[in-house]
Order: sequence, then structure tokens, then C-alpha cells
Amino acid sequence: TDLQTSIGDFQFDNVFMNASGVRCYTEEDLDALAQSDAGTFVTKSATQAKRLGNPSPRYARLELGSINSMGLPNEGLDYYLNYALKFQEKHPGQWIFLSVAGLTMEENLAMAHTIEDSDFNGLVEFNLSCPNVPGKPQTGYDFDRTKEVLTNLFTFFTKPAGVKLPPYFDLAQFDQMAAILNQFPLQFVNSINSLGNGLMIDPETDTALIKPKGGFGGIGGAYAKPIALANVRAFSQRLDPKIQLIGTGGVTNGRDAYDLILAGASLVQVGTLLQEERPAVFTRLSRELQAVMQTKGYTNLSDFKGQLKTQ
Ligand SMILES: C=Cc1c(C(=O)O)[nH]c(=O)[nH]c1=O
Repeated sequence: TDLQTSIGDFQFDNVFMNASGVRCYTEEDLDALAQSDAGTFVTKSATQAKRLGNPSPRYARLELGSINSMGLPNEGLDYYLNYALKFQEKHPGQWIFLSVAGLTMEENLAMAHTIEDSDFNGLVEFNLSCPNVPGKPQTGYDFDRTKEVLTNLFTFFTKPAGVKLPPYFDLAQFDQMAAILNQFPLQFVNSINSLGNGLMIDPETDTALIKPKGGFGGIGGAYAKPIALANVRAFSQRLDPKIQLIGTGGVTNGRDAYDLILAGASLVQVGTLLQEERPAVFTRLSRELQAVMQTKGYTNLSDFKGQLKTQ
């Protein structure tokens, strides 16, 4: 069975990749992803300047996932762009993703210009859903702002691009967001980012588990699976077929990945599980997904992608 997939003209020999923000901060992190069985990888969402992020403890493992309020720590766009340019020289034909998360419209557009003017030949993920920068609402929950950012972006940006969205919980929101996204030449939509502003408590001390924002942080892992499936499915049903889906959220085994693909995902990103199991997890997930496919008699992803049945 074959796990190869594609986004537009970009071919990948494996459907799995990391979720931005997980084991993708440094060159060593990124090299480890490149050497794993993942089909590609994405860099930590970048701002123009390096950021230290929020005070620790800012990540905690939970019984069924994780909570994080990292606060967008990253080495700055130039660090990741330089890594990408070196990588594509050494690995022609392998396509990677740069993630960008400007704190203002101007910063997003400035970073987009930098990338547009570069020789980067991969795909760009504009993160509209960082839930952990104190005082900054998630762009993805402001439909007018989303439309404004994308309108300004696509007046000049010609490289392959997509957006990372927060989870939505209302069918009218899926309708509204899809109607906006369908107006732009997007290669992909990545659903979902962490479930924003959750809270978990240390039973010993009755204290919030993480320090930033009084303990509020994005929730990932198994908690996120039903929301991720619904968001991928809803956008798959509403978006122009030219806009492909990347499915993120709740992948703990091959069956979870299979379900995201059934819902319409062309690539599957792994966050919390990768944080806890390291890049070798992609070998296990690939094997497990192939086993599920074999039991169904499928030999490649197109045999079942988007084929979710309803009653
Ligand atoms: C880019 C910031 C993000 C962060 C973060 O750096 O706090 N955490 C997430 O779960 N999702 C994000 O998009």
C-alpha cells in the first residue's frame, strides 16, 4: 500500500508531517524531521524578529493530550527561510512548508514580501490561529480581518500558500469562512489548530498547570479529534475542490489518520503525539495506516480520501 499524496503539483511520498510548533524550532529539530519517515515538514510559525515566547511552564502533557501557551517563541523568519533555502538545494524535489504568524497585518505582509522575493520553492502556511499571544485575538475568528489579510496578501503573493485555521463550532461559521476562503487562490486549508484557551488543573496544588495567561492554553491530542474531523469534513464539503485540506488534530494512531483522510485530508499533521514520541512516531503511524488500508482492500489514499459515508 502506498502513502503518497499531493497538494496541487507538489508530490509527497508519505501523507504524514509535523504540526507547526512541534519539534520544528531549531535546525536540529528540522533535520530530525527531514530524516524521519514523514513525507514533509513545516517550520515553527515565524515572526519577523526572534521571540522568546511566554514564561514556563508553558506546556503540559494531559491524560488525553496536551495544553500549551508557548507564546510564539521562534528564531525569526530569516532563520527558517535560510534553512529552507539550504534544504531545497540539498534535496531537490522535496517540498517543505514555511509557517508564518505575524502579530499584525503589516508584519504578515512584510514577511510575505520577504518570502515572495526569495527563491523558496515550497509552500507557505499563514497561521491565522495562534491562541496564545496575550492581548492578540485569533485572526481566524474575525472574518472581516481574515478577508482583509487575504485580500492584501494576494495582491502580490504568487507562491503556493494556505492558511492554518482555528476550530469552528457552528455550521454558519463554516459557511461564512468557506465563502471567504473560496475567493482566494489558496492551495490548501489546514484544520485545525489547538482548541484555544483551555484550562487544566494540578490536583496536588489546585493550581493551573501552565503559567501564562492564568493557565489558559491551546488543547491538543485526543481531545481534539472529533473537532478536527468535523472541521476537515465541513471545509471539504464547502471549499472549491482546488483548495485541498490538511488534517490536524487528535492523531494518536493509524486509524485516526485514516479518519482524517476519509474526512477529506490530503496531508495529515501530527502535534501532541510527535511531541511525546519523537519523529520515529511517523514510522509507527505509517505502518498502522497501511494496516487499516489493507483490511479495507485499499492500495492508495485516493481509494478512500473524502469517502466518508453518512447514514
Ligand atoms: C503560533 C502560535 C501557536 C502556539 C504558540 O506558540 O503558543 N500554540 C498553538 O497551539 N498554536 C499556535 O498557532
